[in-house]
Amino acid sequence: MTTSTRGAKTPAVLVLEDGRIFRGRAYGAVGETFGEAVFSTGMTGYQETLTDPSYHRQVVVMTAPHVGNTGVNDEDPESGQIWVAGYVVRDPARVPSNWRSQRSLDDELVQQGVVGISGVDTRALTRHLRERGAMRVGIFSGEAVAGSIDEASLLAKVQDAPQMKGANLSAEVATKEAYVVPAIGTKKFTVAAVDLGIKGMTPHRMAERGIEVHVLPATATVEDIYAVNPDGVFFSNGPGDPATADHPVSVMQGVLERKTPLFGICFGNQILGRSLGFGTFKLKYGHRGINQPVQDRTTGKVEVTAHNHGFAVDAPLDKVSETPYGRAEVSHVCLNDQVVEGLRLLDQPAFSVQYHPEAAAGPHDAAYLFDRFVTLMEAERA
Ligand SMILES: NC(=O)CC[C@H](N)C(=O)O
Repeated sequence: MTTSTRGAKTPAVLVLEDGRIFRGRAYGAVGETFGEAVFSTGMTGYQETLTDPSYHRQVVVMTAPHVGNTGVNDEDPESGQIWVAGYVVRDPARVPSNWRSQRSLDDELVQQGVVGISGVDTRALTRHLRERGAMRVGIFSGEAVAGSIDEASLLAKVQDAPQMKGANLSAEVATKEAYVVPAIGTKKFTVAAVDLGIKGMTPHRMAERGIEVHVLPATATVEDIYAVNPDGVFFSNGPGDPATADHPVSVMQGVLERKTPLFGICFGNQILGRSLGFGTFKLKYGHRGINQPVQDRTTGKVEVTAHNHGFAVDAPLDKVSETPYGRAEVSHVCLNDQVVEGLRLLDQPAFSVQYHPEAAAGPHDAAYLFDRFVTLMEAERA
């Protein structure tokens, strides 16, 4: 149950699974919530972050100290709802100010029942997560935590919450029904896009390039994909642990067998990794934000990119690998920590990136990847 907090200085408490506690004030809805505590370094784009389905079951800590300044509008969401399980900010805007603003972020969180906390030393919290790693967290607000709190019982609830490792979540966020995003201008190609938690900007970036996108549910089969007669197949971003994504892996293998041009983003990159026989693993605290440096090893160029991933592919950086679908190599790498940020096959038209060329929010340096997908489809047609 959640109720509004506005105007009131409703107390709130954030409890990490290792016992560390931060006190603050309720922000958004009042109540309790649980998830994996992760931090995002984006200084703008909070609407896109909140509505990214890949954040399902995660409590997002904003490192930017001022959140909510530009309010909320109906144009920027990446999906039909806020997906984060909870929201942690330092200093929320008292008065949103932007020509596009339609209402305050506080109101939006209340309206969607999203429990948050403000007044938290988010720098200390982020440093803690960097040192100890992403972990489960609970936010508790309202009268229950107004006076002296029973820390042990709150901690027990946090430790009872489900872990992100082993979580299979795509079906909880993906569309149940297939739908079509029409090409903008002349239609050149048809793409079947498997929705594992797709962001709205992704089909839009394809539509801008003359692609008609058939977005299919996460449960789509190889037959469903080929029923739309696609020139290319796309696998989207999405929440959860890629080690659980056995169905999309077997479907992608069916696509690789047919050598159809293939592109994957984020979860889609991890699924390509698994389809090729590589493992995936959980990063200590992940990459989330819109300022991450990645090198495209095929050109040597460095791009500043948007990230949201807690897992990564375990593939060798320094050699070409033999896979059941021909030779594969790591095409992109994160310059902060050498994590695999992209894969490509050398003997058939398939590639993927771990980060977000759709750039919502974020810099547009990686937009060329959608053009590469188009080039692969053009080559196949020629
Ligand atoms: N944005 C995504 O697709 C995230 C993929 C996966 N859930 C991860 O955290 O790594």
